[in-house]
Amino acid sequence: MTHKVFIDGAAGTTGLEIAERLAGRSEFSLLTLDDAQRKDADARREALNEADVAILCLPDDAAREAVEMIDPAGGTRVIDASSAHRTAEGWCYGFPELVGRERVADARRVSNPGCYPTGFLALVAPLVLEGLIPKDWPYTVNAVSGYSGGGKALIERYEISNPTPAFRAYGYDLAHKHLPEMKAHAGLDHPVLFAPAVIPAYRGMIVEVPLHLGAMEGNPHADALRDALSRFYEGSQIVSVEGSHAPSELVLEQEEAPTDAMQLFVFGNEGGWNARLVAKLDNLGKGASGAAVQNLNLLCGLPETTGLHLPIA
Ligand SMILES: NC(=O)C1=CN([C@@H]2O[C@H](COP(=O)(O)OP(=O)(O)OC[C@H]3O[C@@H](n4cnc5c(N)ncnc54)[C@H](OP(=O)(O)O)[C@@H]3O)[C@@H](O)[C@H]2O)C=CC1
Ligand SMILES: CC(=O)N[C@@H](CCC(=O)OP(=O)(O)O)C(=O)O
Repeated sequence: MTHKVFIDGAAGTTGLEIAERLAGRSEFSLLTLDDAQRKDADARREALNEADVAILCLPDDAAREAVEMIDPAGGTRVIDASSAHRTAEGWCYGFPELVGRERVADARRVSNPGCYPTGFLALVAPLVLEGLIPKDWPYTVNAVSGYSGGGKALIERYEISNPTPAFRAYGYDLAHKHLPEMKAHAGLDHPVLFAPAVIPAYRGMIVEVPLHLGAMEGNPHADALRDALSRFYEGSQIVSVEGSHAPSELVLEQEEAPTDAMQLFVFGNEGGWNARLVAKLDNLGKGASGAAVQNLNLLCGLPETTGLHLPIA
């Protein structure tokens, strides 16, 4: 069976990488609009309703508008890469490892997680769920992203405008759009304190959650947290939990190859007081396009890793 897929926003950063992952896959036929039609409401409506699966790679407002164009009684299922529906009722949060692969496979409306929340939730959600770290803790998230995370506008700033920032910290309004999904899907009582930044590399991200374990009730041990994450992601070809040996550094290369894999680390200090939980991923891989293709595979009853960029086992 061939599944008809329409990528709304196909000319953007996330859309192009999804199309690249789907190229050559005979299970799918892509519905496309040419440059003159790709923002034409009638042409989009027709393609959205003809598709078996529509993947929205649009700004939030345009994504909401696209959903409204789809006849709810029709057969089109939706994967939304924007942040418009990540905590919305009636939408499945498209993080199969956390919500369950069957739930994604059965959903008609799937909201792809944000790139930073993917790293944060992968680390924290299973540990909160198992009661190893508290849900009422004031969590902090420090993160750096490649500039493609900001889409075409930020890519232009880094590749065309001058001068290029050597380091760009932002989010100083403490109201980043990712806060609601981090709180909701980790099951936390409080919003996290989020400090994001951008580096002058195209792709890749490191998301870090520093923990004062010694101040937590029961003083959980870093080894116990790592073991719990290893059990949680056992068998995953996408998410891996690395061993206890601390490397002297974690590096994002200037020209990282695309990857849909995500590595998790738990580093603890000698006395067991402090730990650093770290996720390394590709903002355009598991952080966006790779996750969309993983969800698409599940919606279509296919193995979740087909077409993904993963390390050779
Ligand atoms: N980049 C990333 O790492 C991640 C992005 N996302 C999310 O995915 C979505 C897409 O992001 P990204 O690909 O980076 O963004 P881009 O800015 O690179 O691409 C967005 C695309 O949408 C098109 N577009 C805008 N408005 C309309 C409209 N009304 N009708 C049709 N097309 C429209 C744009 O057209 P034009 O080319 O003319 O500007 C552009 O091609 C966003 O919601 C983003 O937040 C999520 C996770 C990570
Ligand atoms: C570097 C950069 O600017 N990153 C974006 C988030 C990218 C992302 O995950 O976007 P969505 O939540 O829309 O899916 C930001 O901080 O707004």
